[in-house]
Amino acid sequence: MFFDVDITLSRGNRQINATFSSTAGITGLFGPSGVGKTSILDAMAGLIRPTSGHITVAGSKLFDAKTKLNLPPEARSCGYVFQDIRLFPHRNVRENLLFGQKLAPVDRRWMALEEATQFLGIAHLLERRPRTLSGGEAQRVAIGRALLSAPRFLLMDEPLSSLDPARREGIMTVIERIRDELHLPILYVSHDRVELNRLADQIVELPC
Ligand SMILES: Nc1ncnc2c1ncn2[C@@H]1O[C@H](COP(=O)(O)OP(=O)(O)OP(=O)(O)O)[C@@H](O)[C@H]1O
Repeated sequence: MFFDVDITLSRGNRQINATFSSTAGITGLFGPSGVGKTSILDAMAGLIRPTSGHITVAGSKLFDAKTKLNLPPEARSCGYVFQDIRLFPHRNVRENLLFGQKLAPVDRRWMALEEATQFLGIAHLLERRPRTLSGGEAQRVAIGRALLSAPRFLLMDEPLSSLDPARREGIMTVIERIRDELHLPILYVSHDRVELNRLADQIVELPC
């Protein structure tokens, strides 16, 4: 089992429940705006503490309310790709990528900078600042930063939403290659059913 999740979250005056288990390479989290998709990813990453339940990824418990286990984000080995990309604007592409790598202890790293840049087709961008990149290029760099942090799984929050259709296709292919060649389990959030039908091997529909 890659993901085994049963949690309740409190956000403002809203309560959000998520219960799912999945062995799929890409697990899609689907639901309308405001249903709690980002909050669930934040809880998986350790940025929000659920009020109850458990989170297990690939057999490792990350959170368990009963035993008061709550691993901090840096101990969860998860790579997070955000909807709004969030590269450091004052650092060039190489420095943004190396920031990801520095998050990982040396003995746990499984991808070198050169491998990541080749895999993502961004080797020619290393000296550029984020503001000079297209949306698709910037999202590739953000994915590279996540891969270099030596994750055991990836969280992707609407990674195509800021891209035009032509760039979307390129990033979808990258995501499929991460699943098929790197064998990293991905929890992938979208409110677009067509996108999820293409990418996800299992779709979890969140109740409104
Ligand atoms: N920091 C916060 N304080 C209070 N309420 C919050 C906070 N963050 C999110 N919420 C509320 O929690 C609910 C879930 O928000 P969340 O961003 O997880 O939804 P979402 O499904 O990802 O939405 P979208 O598709 O629009 O990104 C919403 O009602 C939102 O207003």
